Amino acid sequence: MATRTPLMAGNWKMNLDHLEATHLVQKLAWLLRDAGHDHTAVEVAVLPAATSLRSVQTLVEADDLPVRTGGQDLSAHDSGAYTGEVSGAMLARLGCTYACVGHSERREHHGEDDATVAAKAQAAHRHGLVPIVCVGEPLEVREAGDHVSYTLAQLDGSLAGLSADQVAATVVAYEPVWAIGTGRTCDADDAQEVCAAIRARLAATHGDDVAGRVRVLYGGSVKPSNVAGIMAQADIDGALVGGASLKAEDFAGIVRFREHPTA
Ligand SMILES: O=C[C@H](O)COP(=O)(O)O
Repeated sequence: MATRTPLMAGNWKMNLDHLEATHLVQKLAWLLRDAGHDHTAVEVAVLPAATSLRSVQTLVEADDLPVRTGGQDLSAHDSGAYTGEVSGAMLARLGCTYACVGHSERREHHGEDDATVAAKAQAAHRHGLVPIVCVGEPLEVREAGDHVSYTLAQLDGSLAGLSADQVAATVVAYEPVWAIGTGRTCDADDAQEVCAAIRARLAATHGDDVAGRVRVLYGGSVKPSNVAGIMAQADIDGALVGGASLKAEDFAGIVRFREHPTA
């Protein structure tokens, strides 16, 4: 069975200017170092706003901080007349490892459909970035009991056109929309149900080896007090964290999930 290194990714969304962002990443790194954090055991990444990426990356490189960086989005195009967009090449040039694509806030507020998300995931791979592909159902779908089929359809559409090797090198984030920023966490068992279904679908479409290598994250109101139960699930390999990643102590507590009781 593949060994998957847990990934804790902090999505800072449209928060923090570049000075605040550098302060936060520095504080996070100090807290993790003080705690003797082994970054090979749990990988840590932050996704700052595009305006902060350069400053954060410069600090990470200069101080050799145990934190990787990524964009919150990227263009499906490589360059050209696409005002306001940031290309994969630009993110790669900044030293980013990751690019989040298909976050529900992009899907909702910017009309991104699965085809757009797939094009962005392809663009990420073209530039050597690891896409964090977000999927997950809104509340009415969950209440109707259709959350698994809905999420798997999003998964299929969002990974369309990727080779098996590219899928294996993709991170999938299951984020039930109703749990994002609401304080309403999906029960660990319920999150596991969908994450297991995601892995089973990847096995069916790309084989057991690929499915065993893909890291599947859970996202939605993750905090230090609930992370251990989430991480105890067999098919959950990390978390995509919003609000709690804006506080260095909380995000460091999430990274150190093994120190918390699971119940
Ligand atoms: O990208 C992160 C998710 O949207 C989760 O956000 P949250 O932790 O604030 O619920």
